[in-house]
Amino acid sequence: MAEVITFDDVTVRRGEKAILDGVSWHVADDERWVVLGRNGAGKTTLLQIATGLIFPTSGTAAILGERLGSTDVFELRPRIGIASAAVAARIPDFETARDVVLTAAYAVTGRWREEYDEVDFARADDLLALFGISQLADRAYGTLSEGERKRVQIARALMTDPELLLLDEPSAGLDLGAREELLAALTEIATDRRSPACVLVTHHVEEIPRGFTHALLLREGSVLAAGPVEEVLTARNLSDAFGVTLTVTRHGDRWSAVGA
Ligand SMILES: Nc1ncnc2c1ncn2[C@@H]1O[C@H](COP(=O)(O)OP(=O)(O)OP(=O)(O)O)[C@@H](O)[C@H]1O
Repeated sequence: MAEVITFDDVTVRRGEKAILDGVSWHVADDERWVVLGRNGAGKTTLLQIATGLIFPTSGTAAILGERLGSTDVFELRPRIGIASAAVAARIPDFETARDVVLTAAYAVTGRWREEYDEVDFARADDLLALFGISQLADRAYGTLSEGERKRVQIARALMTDPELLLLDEPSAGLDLGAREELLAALTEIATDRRSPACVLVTHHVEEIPRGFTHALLLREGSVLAAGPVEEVLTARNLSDAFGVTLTVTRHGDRWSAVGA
């Protein structure tokens, strides 16, 4: 198996503070990882390195075999699909759902004069269908519900057939029904062998889709635990990560945590 993320002793400093501190993390191309940790633990910073958006202050990070600092990140970034609040904030309200997905082929938001092939239109429509939102293809993004927008954002992240898919809190702000629908779509992706390696950041074990194989727990910028989900998602580890005593229950391939 090839490695898609290789972090060795990665530290990111901002002023006096190490917001990531000696993080070593290896992700293989057939793995689906969830990253958990309390507010400020460093999850978004970790994803920013995995996207090539920021570089480590010290240590080494390689993404898709390309070492940051000695590769052209503008060539690297199209190989990575990302759905995050930061990307979503750049989507114009007037853009149709289909165009939000389609324009990822050019790494732009807002259609202008780019030329698209039939194959691009077909892929955008297939992705809308995968997420059960074909009927919304011609609706303006700004008129969609939060759950519908999340699905459009992830469809967009998959448009370029990326080798690595990064999802930053995909279920945040969704009601229970919308969350479960989104998790079902993510399970389809996670369990499809043709899918890219995935990393999903969340605050809640209830938001881990079935099919995710590994977990990384961050606490104050450091790795508290990393490995197969069933080894990492223990009451002890999660209590340590979130600073509160938790009882953790596994329901088949889903998880829940409550205060003990
Ligand atoms: N440019 C910066 N300068 C100073 N501190 C920063 C900077 N960027 C991030 N931080 C701090 O680094 C820490 C980690 O931030 P990060 O956004 O990675 O955490 P997070 O785990 O994603 O948090 P949340 O769950 O709240 O989104 C936070 O304390 C944040 O305030």
